[in-house]
Amino acid sequence: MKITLDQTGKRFNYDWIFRRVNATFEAGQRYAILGPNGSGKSTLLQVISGHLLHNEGTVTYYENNSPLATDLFFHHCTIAAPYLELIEEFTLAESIDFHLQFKQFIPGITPQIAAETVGLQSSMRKQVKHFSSGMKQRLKLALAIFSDVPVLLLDEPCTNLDAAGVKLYQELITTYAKDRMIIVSSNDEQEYFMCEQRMSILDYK
Ligand SMILES: Nc1ncnc2c1ncn2[C@@H]1O[C@H](COP(=O)(O)OP(=O)(O)OP(=O)(O)O)[C@@H](O)[C@H]1O
Repeated sequence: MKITLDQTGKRFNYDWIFRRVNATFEAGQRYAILGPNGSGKSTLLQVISGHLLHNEGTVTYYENNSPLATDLFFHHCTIAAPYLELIEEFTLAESIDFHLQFKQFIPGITPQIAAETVGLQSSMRKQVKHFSSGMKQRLKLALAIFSDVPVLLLDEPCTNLDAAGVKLYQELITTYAKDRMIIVSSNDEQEYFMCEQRMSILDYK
């Protein structure tokens, strides 16, 4: 899987958030999109994911060097982001089952193992609406990181996590995301510790 942006720009109304982004995201590489609050990191990640439409330039996805239709890219990626809500009425078990209707977990990961690994094994029957904010974030990370997809998109992945949660996040990335493309939007080193490639959104104003 490869993603290329060519002269890509996004505006909301009359305000350009970024312009002339030229970037290539390669299989297995880790990238951080950096910048201060409100600079456009999340917006760029959403443009890369196809959730937001860009206003100029192109975003192209390639699978085995052949272009992939934008509406098929979501089969190849998972996203954990503060603006992507969980279904509050579901229990943890139902949330995982629902997710597994669209994505498979990596071999060896069952719903029980996924819950245990992120410390939520005793909450299988609890509704998500009764989860703390940190528990919700652990669930989002589990659904994203355990999915068997080549591209992982993470927006502020340690939001609401305590110190143990941050350590868990780093272990999950190290253990389960080795060979995948990861793009992290962040301004916290603990979140993008694994990214060799770093880009600043401020370079595209
Ligand atoms: N739907 C929208 N309509 C209008 N403006 C928007 C919309 N979404 C985001 N913006 C604006 O785009 C700019 C970039 O926002 P974005 O969330 O991408 O920043 P960020 O770098 O991720 O910030 P943070 O670090 O605070 O999460 C901000 O000025 C924001 O107000």
